[in-house]
Amino acid sequence: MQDLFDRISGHYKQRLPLACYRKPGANKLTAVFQHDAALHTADFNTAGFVFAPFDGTPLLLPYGQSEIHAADWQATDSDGLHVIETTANPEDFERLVGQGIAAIQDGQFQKVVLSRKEAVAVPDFELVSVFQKLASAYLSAFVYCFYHPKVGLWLGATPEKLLKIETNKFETMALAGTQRFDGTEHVDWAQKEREEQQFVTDFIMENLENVTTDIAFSDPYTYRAGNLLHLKTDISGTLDGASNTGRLVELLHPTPAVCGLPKEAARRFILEHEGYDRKFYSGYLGELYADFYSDGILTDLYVNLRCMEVDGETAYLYVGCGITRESDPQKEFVETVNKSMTIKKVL
Ligand SMILES: C=C(O[C@@H]1C=C(C(=O)O)C=C[C@H]1O)C(=O)O
Repeated sequence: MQDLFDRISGHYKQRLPLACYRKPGANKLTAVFQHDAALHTADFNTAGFVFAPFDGTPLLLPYGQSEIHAADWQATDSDGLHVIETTANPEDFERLVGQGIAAIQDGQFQKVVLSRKEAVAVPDFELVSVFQKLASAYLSAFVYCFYHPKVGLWLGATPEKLLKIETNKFETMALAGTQRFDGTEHVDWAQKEREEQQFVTDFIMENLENVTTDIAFSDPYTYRAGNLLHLKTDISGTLDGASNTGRLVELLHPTPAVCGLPKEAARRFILEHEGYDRKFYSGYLGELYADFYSDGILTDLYVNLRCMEVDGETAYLYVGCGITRESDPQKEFVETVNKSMTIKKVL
């Protein structure tokens, strides 16, 4: 494990592109070290580690131009971690949420996911140490760090799978609705959260209907992600012969878990009103056509949530929440503060 960490530090110091990740529940780390500093885009024909923004062209560290390393991984003690205070001012975000609710009442869309960015000073930031803390604190998340000299440094611990494809079988999930974890997963969900999550399930089912030969889904259930609980529906099925990975990603991303419904109207509202660039927050990332662990070819992609961008001595945390007709701007701000704790715990 230490060899891999040294390699990450060395590659990062040389300002060369890299990705390192630990899959949910796994005791193994995988790292992709690109040989040179070229910026590649993903065309969905080439295998590699994909890193896609919310809006724009996905990037790729092509496996053919990288070295892949794997190492056994063990968690370190994460009990002593304490969360730093929030300094964010609620006013701007609450105003934005108010605008979102007004647009819903005006019939422009049914749901929109609105977000904000919060700066935290990290004078002593150390990449490997923060990555190891993140991986240890969130065993059931997809934990990653990604660096490209032309893009910057990103880290995250996301609870949300976008898409897994193994030969012609796929898995995805509808994840939405949030409350704080207070010692029990046996909690009640209000109608607002149930509806917000149902929007996501319905969207996925409708979009995949025409590209799958069978599709199954679970009942929504409570799912813990660190200090938070969400509502989750597991969705899986078989792809028809004519469908391909690129088409499926295009159908799913961005789901109403990070954008809204209908997708296009919500996307436009976000781009026009949020007032900042989400960059890679609420984009997706992961393995595209990896064949280094199984006999088959595996695509395993996650939504980039509970993440930060590190620029020098500042970490920018990105957090958002789903807005529906019943939303209360003050409660939504508190929800973003709760979500920011995931990352604040390791800084
Ligand atoms: C948008 C985020 O999370 C998403 C929004 C949720 C919600 O609105 O309740 C819950 C889980 C995620 O799908 C985020 O973490 O920034």
